[in-house]
Amino acid sequence: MEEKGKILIIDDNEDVLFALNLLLEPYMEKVKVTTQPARIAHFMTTFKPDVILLDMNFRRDAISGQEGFDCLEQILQIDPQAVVIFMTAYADTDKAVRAIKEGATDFVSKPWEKEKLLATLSSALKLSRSRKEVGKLQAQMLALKTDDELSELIGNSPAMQKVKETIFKLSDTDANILILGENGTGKDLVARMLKHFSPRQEAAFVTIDLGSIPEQLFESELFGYEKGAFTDARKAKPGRMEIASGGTLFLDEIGNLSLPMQAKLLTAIEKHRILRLGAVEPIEIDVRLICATNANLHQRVADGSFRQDLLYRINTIELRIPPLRERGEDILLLAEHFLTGYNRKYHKEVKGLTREAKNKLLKYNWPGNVRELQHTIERAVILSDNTLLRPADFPFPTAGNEHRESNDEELNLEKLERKAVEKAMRSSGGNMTRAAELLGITRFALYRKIEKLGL
Ligand SMILES: Nc1ncnc2c1ncn2[C@@H]1O[C@H](COP(=O)(O)OP(=O)(O)OP(=O)(O)O)[C@@H](O)[C@H]1O
Repeated sequence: MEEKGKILIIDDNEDVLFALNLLLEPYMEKVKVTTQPARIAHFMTTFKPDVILLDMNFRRDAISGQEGFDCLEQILQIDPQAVVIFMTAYADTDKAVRAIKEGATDFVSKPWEKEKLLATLSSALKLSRSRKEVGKLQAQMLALKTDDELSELIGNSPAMQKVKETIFKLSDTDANILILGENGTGKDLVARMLKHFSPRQEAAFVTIDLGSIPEQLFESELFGYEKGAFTDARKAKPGRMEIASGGTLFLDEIGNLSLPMQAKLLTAIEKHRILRLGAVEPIEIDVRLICATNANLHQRVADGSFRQDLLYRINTIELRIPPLRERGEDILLLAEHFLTGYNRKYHKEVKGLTREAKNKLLKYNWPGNVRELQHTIERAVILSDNTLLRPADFPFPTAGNEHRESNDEELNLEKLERKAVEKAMRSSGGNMTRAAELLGITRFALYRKIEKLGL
């Protein structure tokens, strides 16, 4: 067995404890056993097990498993990251599912098969090690965040744990990374974290938001220009790729690159060289690329609007940031995080949210993701005069009327688009950034739509 670690076994049957101890001792760093659920807190704090094997039924003939679930709750209260494997003599899928839902990692049935039990323990030990590393990383992130105002990446949902684990795994590589996710999911924040925990930590971090600059300027922004390259080029200017050399270049909204620009970017990446507009001599560059997009680039490759060879160059690793609506309780963690920040900023003392308000946040589907949640909390903190935020402080449509379909179904695309843009502009009080978020498009794309629709 590759992984060794400390195992705590909790079972009311001393024969079982004896047999398991005998079986596991040769493979583990240390094994401790107890028949007393009351001793759990003691073992958790003094022995600090890596994995806990927990019997589901304590009293003889008991089959509800309730005592086991109570112990599980107690363990997770002491250490939310604890890795617990449930054991039961009654192989019961429903209870296995409930155990996993309530935070257990895995499930073995008694009598156990030696090889299967060892394999389960080995994976559990690996998981425990990776959770500890993520915990360490979070602590590092927290400790380091003050030096360049790197915000903390909030979220404990399995999806966000995975994102954090990947950031950690990538911390000593130079691989090109493609961050995928809807608008406002935290792609920019993740890109900064990747840079912060990379070998290029001390070097430049240069960003270009291809969603907010007009397409005609992409080339001069990326590659720079020489004096006289075009009418307004009164003096030479280096491009962002050149400035980022030795460090990291973050290309946000890469899906906005036109095919000719994709070809130029690909050449620069492959040859490690760029040519300023109007220049004859190429310049050597060494950049690590982090790209982000809310577009489905694989689909775009399939329909011919994104080059497959460029995609392969930029997506050595793909990191998917889940939409906020798929992160469950993270919504409340983030809400509290923003609440603390805005209380401080606006000298307010809002203590929290009512249960109804929390439910409203949990039910809403957050088309603008974390950014929308952040603005929602900011507005509520500014406007609220109560100690707790209430549902009325969050005036967005609740599920139900949000998806309501109109009877006079309108199918003309342009009319639908016009209606959506007009509605977003009204709801945002004319704030372009907010309207673009509501529509799930970039500000630049919104400008183009307004122009196209003659609004
Ligand atoms: N997990 C998180 N924890 C704390 N803050 C977050 C988290 N995710 C996003 N934020 C905050 O939400 C806001 C929007 O995030 P960010 O700009 O990184 O999203 P994005 O996906 O890059 O958006 P866009 O697609 O519009 O460029 C930022 O203020 C960011 O700091």
